[in-house]
Amino acid sequence: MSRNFWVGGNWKMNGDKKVIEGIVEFLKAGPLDPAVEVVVGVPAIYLEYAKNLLPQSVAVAAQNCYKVSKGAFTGEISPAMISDIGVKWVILGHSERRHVFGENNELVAEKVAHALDSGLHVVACIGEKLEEREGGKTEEVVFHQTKAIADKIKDWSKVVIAYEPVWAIGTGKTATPQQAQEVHKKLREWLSQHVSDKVASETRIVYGGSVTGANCVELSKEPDIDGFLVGGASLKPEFVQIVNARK
Ligand SMILES: O=C[C@H](O)COP(=O)(O)O
Repeated sequence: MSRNFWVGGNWKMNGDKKVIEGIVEFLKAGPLDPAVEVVVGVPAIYLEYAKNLLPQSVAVAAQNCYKVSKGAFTGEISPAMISDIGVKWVILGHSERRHVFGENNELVAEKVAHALDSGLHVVACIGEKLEEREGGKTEEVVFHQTKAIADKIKDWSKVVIAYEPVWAIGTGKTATPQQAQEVHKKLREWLSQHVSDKVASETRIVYGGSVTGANCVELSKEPDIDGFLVGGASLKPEFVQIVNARK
């Protein structure tokens, strides 16, 4: 089964209109490999602005949303609102949501379920902390995070899993291709055993954590790495190189 390469740029809480115009410029200039699905995660307030400027081939993602469609939840946005402005993706369970804002597995899973039920595509993020890796708990942690989400997913066709070891995010310490491949392969085996062979072979599992123009080609050669979720480098022209890693 061939899985389309998928590259997401997570802008996090960065940028303003001027910066967005600059990013749009280098994305338009590309050229971006047309075989790659490209999605950029934009701060909520700029979703519509970025969507209107970006080339049609680049999709837009919200970076978070809540688990219900509307109500008294000050400061939150819902999947219904994201859809309403024509945005099709949402990133959920990012390590910053988990570790800065205290989101637990249960909340992340509820958000994933509701976003999918609302018709959005979801990037579901998982990943272990440094002390967990050093304590030999990587598999236990990522399987536990995946199970919480998997238990609530009815249709996997709109799900991308992002494996992002927390120790590699924004640190310049990328996982080696072998380290990332090992976890991706284990995750695929887990999906095969606990969901289905079809879901295991068709679901994109992308890597995130200090991906750059310099390391993306080696990472992209691994058979179970189906793309990237890129933070810092997605704000720079080198993002084009990362999109084209397999070209
Ligand atoms: O969502 C993206 C990840 O947090 C990776 O961020 P980074 O590429 O800046 O390490």
